[in-house]
Amino acid sequence: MSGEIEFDSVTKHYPVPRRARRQGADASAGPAVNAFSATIAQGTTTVLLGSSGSGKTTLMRMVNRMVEPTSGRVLIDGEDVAGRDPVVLRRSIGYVMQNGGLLPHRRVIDNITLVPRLNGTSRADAAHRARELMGILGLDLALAERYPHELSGGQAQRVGVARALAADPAILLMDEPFGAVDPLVRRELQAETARLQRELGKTILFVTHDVDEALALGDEIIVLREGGRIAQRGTGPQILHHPADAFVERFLGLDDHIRASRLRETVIRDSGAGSPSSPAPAPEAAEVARP
Ligand SMILES: Nc1ncnc2c1ncn2[C@@H]1O[C@H](COP(=O)(O)OP(=O)(O)OP(=O)(O)O)[C@@H](O)[C@H]1O
Repeated sequence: MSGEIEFDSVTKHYPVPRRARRQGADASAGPAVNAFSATIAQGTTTVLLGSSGSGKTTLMRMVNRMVEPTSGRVLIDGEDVAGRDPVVLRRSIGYVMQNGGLLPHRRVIDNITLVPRLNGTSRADAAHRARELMGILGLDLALAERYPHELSGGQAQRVGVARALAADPAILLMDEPFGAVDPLVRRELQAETARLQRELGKTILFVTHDVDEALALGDEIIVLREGGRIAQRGTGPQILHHPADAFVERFLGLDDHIRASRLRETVIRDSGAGSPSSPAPAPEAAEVARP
């Protein structure tokens, strides 16, 4: 698997439970995602940026078949995921959740080695790789024997990332992975994610509603409106300098002129772009826009 993801006009209607309908819910309410199409290039970080309920998680979970589209297709390297065994597919794709998603009754080392072991990797090889990943993610090896509740929020998120990387997937799905940690640790984790991506060249699909995080990480950003409709797609500098409309401008906070010039100056300075119309920056240039 090399890791290109293609969303081909995917739509998702969640069923409205009968009880909710009886209580007045609108059964004809719009879909969670409506005819979304986008190709996510292999080896890049693409951020789905949108407010709560815009369909980000729904889109992400279509990639590993945790959500099935009502219509449309998701293809990985040209192959429709609908034809793949969901369990095998999920084990081949890294997935990092907001709370780390660690198994509470398993030690850190067992959490990280879980998927490689299920895939048939020997205990010794899996443990060796797990320790390597802990090192890469700046986790003290002594933590390997601890249980998740004995970790700080930042450590648990790092373990979550290590676990997602353990089976060496080409694709990493990251769903608001740093939402629950404090701003300082969050920025450290963002910088580490950017570094990892440069070193390992994974295709990362990253969900957030945090504009600064999107600018810090995304080679490309897809700004979503309600119903998973694309408001704008582009690099951070492109979106900052040429917001498509008033919705994008407001969502990014560009109607606040002080914030707008801070964001633009930081992105230009750190990308070395020099002018608003300069071409897209190198991926590392996006590591910059800090609050
Ligand atoms: N299992 C479900 N059953 C019914 N409706 C759902 C389900 N999951 C999501 N939805 C609805 O679909 C819409 C999109 O939800 P989704 O979780 O994809 O949005 P999101 O952008 O990830 O939001 P958040 O940032 O709050 O996580 C919302 O209106 C939500 O209520």
